[in-house]
Amino acid sequence: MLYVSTRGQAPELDFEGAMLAGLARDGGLYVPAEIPTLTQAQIAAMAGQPYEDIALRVMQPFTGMEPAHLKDLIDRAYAGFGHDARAPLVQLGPNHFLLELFHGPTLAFKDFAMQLIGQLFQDAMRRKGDRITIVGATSGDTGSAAMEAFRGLENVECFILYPHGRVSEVQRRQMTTPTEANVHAIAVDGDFDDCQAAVKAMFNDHAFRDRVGLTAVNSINWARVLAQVVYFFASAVALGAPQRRVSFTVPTGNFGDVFAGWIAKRMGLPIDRLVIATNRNDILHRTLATGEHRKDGVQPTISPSMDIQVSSNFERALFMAYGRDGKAVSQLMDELRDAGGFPVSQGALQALREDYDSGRCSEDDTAATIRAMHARTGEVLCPHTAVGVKVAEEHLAQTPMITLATAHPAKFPDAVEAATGARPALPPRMADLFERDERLTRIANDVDAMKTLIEKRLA
Ligand SMILES: Cc1ncc(COP(=O)(O)O)c(C=O)c1O
Ligand SMILES: N[C@@H](CCOP(=O)(O)O)C(=O)O
Repeated sequence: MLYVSTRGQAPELDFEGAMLAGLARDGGLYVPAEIPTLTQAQIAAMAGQPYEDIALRVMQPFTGMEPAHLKDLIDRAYAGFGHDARAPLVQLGPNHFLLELFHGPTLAFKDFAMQLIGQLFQDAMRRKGDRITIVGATSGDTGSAAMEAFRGLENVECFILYPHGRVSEVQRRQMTTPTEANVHAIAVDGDFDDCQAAVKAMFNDHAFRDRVGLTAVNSINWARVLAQVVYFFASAVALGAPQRRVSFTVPTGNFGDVFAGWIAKRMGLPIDRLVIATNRNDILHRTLATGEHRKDGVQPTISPSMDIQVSSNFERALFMAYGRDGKAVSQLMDELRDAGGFPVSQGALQALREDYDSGRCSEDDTAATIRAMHARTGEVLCPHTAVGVKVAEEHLAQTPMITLATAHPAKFPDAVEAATGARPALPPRMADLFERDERLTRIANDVDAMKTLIEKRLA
C-alpha cells in the first residue's frame, strides 16, 4: 500500500514511511493511493467481535503489516481503556445513539489513535534505532493524549503547543502536570490555528525538520486518521450493518474524525449521511452551505477543542472531491494562506454534498442541549458532544443516527455545571489533578522562537 501527498509533489511512501514523515515534504497530507474495500460478508463477520479484532480487520490492509504483529500492538494499545467494549453505544432516543469515545486514559477520542500510534512508533523505532522529536498543536485534547502515549519513552521528545488561556483547566493540567522530562507543554500567545500553522511551518523548514527528526501526532499523520476509522465500523456493525444503513454526526474541528468516517464509507461500510457538526467556528458548515471556504477568525466557545478555522484534514476531503488533483489542491491551499479563502468548484462542492451534511450549534443551544439531555435521559454530555447531539437532532431520519461523544464531561466541568447544576467528577485516578505541580513554558506566537526553544531542549 502506497501513500500519496494531497499536493502531488512529495515522494510516495509506504505506511510506515508516511506515519514517520507526518506532513509530506511538499506541505501536503498523505492519503492512500487506493482505498482498500471490504466485502459485505467481511463486514458482517465483524458482528460480535471484540473491538481489537475489528481494528485488525479494518487497519491491516492499509498497513501491510504481519497480522499477528499488528494485533499484538492493537491489544497493547487498548488494554488500558476503562470499558470492555472500548467504544460503547448508548441509546438517546428511538433512532439516536451516542458512541462513547472517552473511556481511554485521557478521556477523549484522541486516545483511540494516540495509544495505537504510540505502539506503532515504538515498534518502528526499535527496528530503526532512531530518535524522534514530536511537535504537536492542540486545542486541548490531542496534547494530553500525545503526552500520555509518549511520556517517559527513550529517544522521543514531545513538544505540545496549545493556545494560552483557551483550553479548559482540566485540559491544561493534563498537559502541564506529567512529571516525565521528555514531554513539554508550551503555551502560545495565539489561537489553535496559530499553533497548527507553527507546526506546519516547522515541517516545511526541511533543514530544521531533518536536524531534529521531526514527526507529527496530529491528524496530519495518516495513522491517526486510520485508527479512527475503526469505531465507525464497530458501532455500525453493532447496530446491524451491513444489512442496516447508519448515519453519523461528528463534532468537528480539524476534520480528522469525520474524514475517518468518509474512509469507512469508501471501504464499503453502508453509511448514509456523515453530518459535520460545528460550534460557532462554522467555516465547514458555511463551506457546505455556500461553496465559499473562508476563514473568519477563531472565536472562543464553551466547546474549545473545536475552536478551529483552518481545518487541516479538509485538505484531504478537497483532494478527493477534486478527483485527486494535487495541483488544484496546492493552489487552493495557497489561496487560503494568502487571501483567507477560496470558492470551491461546482463539481467538488457537489461531490462534498453527496457525502456530507452539516450544521452549526450556538453557545446557547450547546448549553441547552446539555441541560435537556441530562433532564431527559440522565446522560451528561461534554460541550463538544452536545454540539453533535443538537445538530444530529436536526438530521434525524429513518436511518439510525450515531453521534460521536468525543470527550468526557469532566474535562469541561464549568460548562457542564453551568448547564446542569451538577459538577462532573474526574475518575479516581485523576482525582488529585488540581493538587499536582504544573510545568509549562509560555511563548510568543513566533515560529523562530519555538524552534530555538525546541533545539535548546534537544541539545
Ligand atoms: C472533544 C473534541 N471533540 C471534537 C473534536 C473535533 O475533532 P476533529 O478535529 O477530528 O474534527 C476535537 C478535536 O479535534 C475534540 O477534542
Ligand atoms: N481538537 C484537537 C485539535 C487537533 O486535532 P488533531 O486531531 O489534528 O490532532 C485537540 O484537541 O487538540
